[in-house]
Amino acid sequence: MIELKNIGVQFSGRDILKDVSVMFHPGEIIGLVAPNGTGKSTLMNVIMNYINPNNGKVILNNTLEYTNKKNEVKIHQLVSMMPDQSDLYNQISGKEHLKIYSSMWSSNTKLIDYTIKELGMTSYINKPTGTYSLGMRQRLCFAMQIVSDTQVMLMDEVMNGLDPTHVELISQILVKKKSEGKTIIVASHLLENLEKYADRIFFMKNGELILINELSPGFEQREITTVRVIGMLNNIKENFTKVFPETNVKVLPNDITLIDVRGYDSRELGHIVEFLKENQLIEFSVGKVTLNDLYSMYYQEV
Ligand SMILES: Nc1ncnc2c1ncn2[C@@H]1O[C@H](COP(=O)(O)OP(=O)(O)OP(=O)(O)O)[C@@H](O)[C@H]1O
Repeated sequence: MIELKNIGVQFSGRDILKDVSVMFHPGEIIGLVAPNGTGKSTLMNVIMNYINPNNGKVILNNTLEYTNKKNEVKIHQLVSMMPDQSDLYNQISGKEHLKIYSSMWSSNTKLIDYTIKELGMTSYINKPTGTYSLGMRQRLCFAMQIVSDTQVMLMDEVMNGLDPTHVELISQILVKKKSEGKTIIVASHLLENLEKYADRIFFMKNGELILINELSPGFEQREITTVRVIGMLNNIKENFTKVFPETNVKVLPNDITLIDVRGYDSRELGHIVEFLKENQLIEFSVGKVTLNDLYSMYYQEV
């Protein structure tokens, strides 16, 4: 378990993290979402002690803190940050990288071959990394963290440059690692993907972490809460509110209209669908608000 207690970070007098207190537990995937330059990497750097916070502390497993070098070494055996592609050595092979990581963390060496296979890297893993494509390098970086096998794993933009098949593959591995009891913290802009596997997602704004379940109660539950309509013109919206005066409607900047149908039965839902059909609106879905919608609402971006 990892706890952030009253973490504050200021750069040039600006609050990047403001009194952040939060706990991350074993067996959960945490999603961090925010526009560029908000503070996701800063938060991870604080967890790694690469940045000294102006206030607050990081506590691992209730007792360990970054109070001296010896503790830092102990914490870094338990908490790792996914390497960056610029950390790779072009002259040596992917397999050498994996061996180095495995020995640095004294993890089970069987994980090396297992991970190579699992990530489909067999055909190129013995070649120098300088010959790898962007996606191959990214898979290697991910594999390096997987073989280090730490209790807590921090991943900044893990899906960077991956094709859809590998995004799916890595998502599945994340879920598997979670079921082994790992704490995985992922900063990502791939919202549709993140939504599929993250247990808790936080938006960051003005130095604060906001659990999205608090912005949108019921977000993490699987029930019908919303009808999402694409391209609903203003006159139709006005007409809709006349026909359904009790129904809450929210218009997002990205041309999506959200109709709140929490607690509606099938008959009431049917009336709404009927209305949409009569108005030639065919691009709609009945389900729940998406992470993209919430992002759009929260950050007011198109
Ligand atoms: N060492 C530093 N010194 C001064 N300012 C910094 C430093 N590190 C980060 N910042 C600033 O802090 C803010 C947050 O940066 P951070 O890298 O944490 O954002 P991010 O949310 O990870 O962005 P991205 O999505 O682009 O990766 C930015 O405005 C950045 O310029």
